[in-house]
Amino acid sequence: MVAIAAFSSSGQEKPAHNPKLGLFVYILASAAVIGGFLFGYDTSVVSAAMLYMPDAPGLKPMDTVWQEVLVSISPGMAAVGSLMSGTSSDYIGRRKVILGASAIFTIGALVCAASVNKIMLLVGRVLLGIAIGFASMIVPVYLGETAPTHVRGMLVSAFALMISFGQVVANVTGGAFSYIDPYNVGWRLMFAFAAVPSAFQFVCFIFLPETPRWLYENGFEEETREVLEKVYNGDKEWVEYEMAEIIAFNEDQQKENEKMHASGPVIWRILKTPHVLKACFIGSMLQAFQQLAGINTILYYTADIIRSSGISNNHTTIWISVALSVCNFIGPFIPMSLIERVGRRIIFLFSCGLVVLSLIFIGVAFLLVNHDSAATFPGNQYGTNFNSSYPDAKGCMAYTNCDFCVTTDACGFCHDANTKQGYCLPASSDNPEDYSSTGSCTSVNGSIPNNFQWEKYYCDTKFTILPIIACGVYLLTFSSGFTSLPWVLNSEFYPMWARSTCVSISTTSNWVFNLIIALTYLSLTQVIGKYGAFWLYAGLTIIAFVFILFLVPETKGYSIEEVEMLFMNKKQRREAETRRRETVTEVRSRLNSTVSFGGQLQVHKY
Ligand SMILES: O[C@H]1[C@H](O)[C@@H](O)[C@H](O)[C@@H](O)[C@H]1O
Repeated sequence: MVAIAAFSSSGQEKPAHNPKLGLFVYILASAAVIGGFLFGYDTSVVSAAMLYMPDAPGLKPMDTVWQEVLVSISPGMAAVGSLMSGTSSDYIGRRKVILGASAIFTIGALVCAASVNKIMLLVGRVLLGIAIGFASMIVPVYLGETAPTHVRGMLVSAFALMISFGQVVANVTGGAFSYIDPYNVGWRLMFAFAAVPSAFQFVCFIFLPETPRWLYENGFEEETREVLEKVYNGDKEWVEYEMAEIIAFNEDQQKENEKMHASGPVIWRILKTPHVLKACFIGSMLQAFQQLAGINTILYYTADIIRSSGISNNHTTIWISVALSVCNFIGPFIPMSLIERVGRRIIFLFSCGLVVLSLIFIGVAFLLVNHDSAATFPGNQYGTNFNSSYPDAKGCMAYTNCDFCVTTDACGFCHDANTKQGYCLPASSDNPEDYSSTGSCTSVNGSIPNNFQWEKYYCDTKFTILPIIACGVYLLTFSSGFTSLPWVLNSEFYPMWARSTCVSISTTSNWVFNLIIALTYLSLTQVIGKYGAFWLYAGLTIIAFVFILFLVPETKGYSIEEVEMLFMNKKQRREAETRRRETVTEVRSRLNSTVSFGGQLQVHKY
């Protein structure tokens, strides 16, 4: 970990008091974090909608490939959206990208809600994905560039809190709308609901300003000052200080560009600037580690985990999901309230350590379920009504217990209602939830003969409820730091010229790893078991802990212009400080400024 003495780019003393914030900052931040809400809502609501869409008129038949495409297309497009939004936010500004995102969110929600066939639904999900990608990249940048230093971490944490809130609300609306003719109307209402906050955000951002940093960088000096006046609630000392920081930093960057003969794409410059490259690598790894800790397997597969504890009613499943997502929502209040007092690193390390423990706990819970689940009969006892030439029959028969059996999509467990032991049989292709395709649980005139019982998802064990409890604990620990810190740190790590590109790279890393984990989870559980999958995530999170411990600097208290220095080595830092000092002198003389009241730099317009 590196630590540097506090200094400022402008060489000017920071005002000793914290600025008193006015309503404006809170309105601005509240409007911006709606982007987090929409991110959380639109990634989650599809799980509840998916319980009904496959049987909805107009969308039938919807096979599993269609279902998987409709679910994963949005995270996939989010990766594309976040990559695209970096460059565009440099050209057109941060505010316009937020406006674009909220417009696309609104259109996407309405297209999904009005879908008359699968293609239209797919188009709607693509639009939502692009908007999610835009929002996930731009909102932290917008807040990072606009928020006063002493509340910056808190406001970006509020973005993460709103992601979790969006996920809770998606579950609640999913539950509520599932009572209103769910196959015809309910699932449409679930999508349509999100059009309201997105339209509201659009209207707000018609009136809200661009970030002061982007304005100055693009030659709008007067407007920069106006925005700072509003953000700092007219506190002259702070406005002048921030203005001087922005000017000096900007000048310093220009000098540096000239020295490096910097031209061409920003990405090229990032590759040639070691400390920025290092920051971008660390930022992207933090986002990757967040996903490698398995958060979205728990969130996306909540319904499966609940079902595997024997709950088969859709409504009950949705309401238990609500309870779990509330655990995910409580945690982010911790970083939000403590981040400016105890700093980023402690919260991050604390949460990361607890996540390792809870992942181990989930693994243990699944292992206990596995060991306590009934054994299967040996292959030679499968009886004469079993035909091993049926598709998947041999594969299912190879499983040694109920848990391994029901974890595989193609198989189910068939047992005598009075004894625990049973057969692992291939599920019927027409009616997988009720019958096997061959063997003792085949349908005979619409029922299963001889007191046999068919379980597609569930094994009766002493520990069946334990994974649900373990998931609740995991969500609490994850959301008390891991949810927020990658977003907060990425909004702070980079200098202005590289910020949007680096944030867009790190956000894309988040989405790409999100997809990798989501798409590999089921196969992973089949190869190493559910417990193996969670222990693997625990192992990766231990690596994350060490990574944070040694490579992530504390950014609390530094202005956004100062943070990049934390990634420099001593020599680079000394050079940068000297250069900045020279710049300050130049800026001062050019601005014809003098140190006036209270040692404060007066900046005149030029
Ligand atoms: O920070 C968020 C949050 O933790 C969400 O719950 C999760 O779905 C996202 O993937 C993650 O980036």
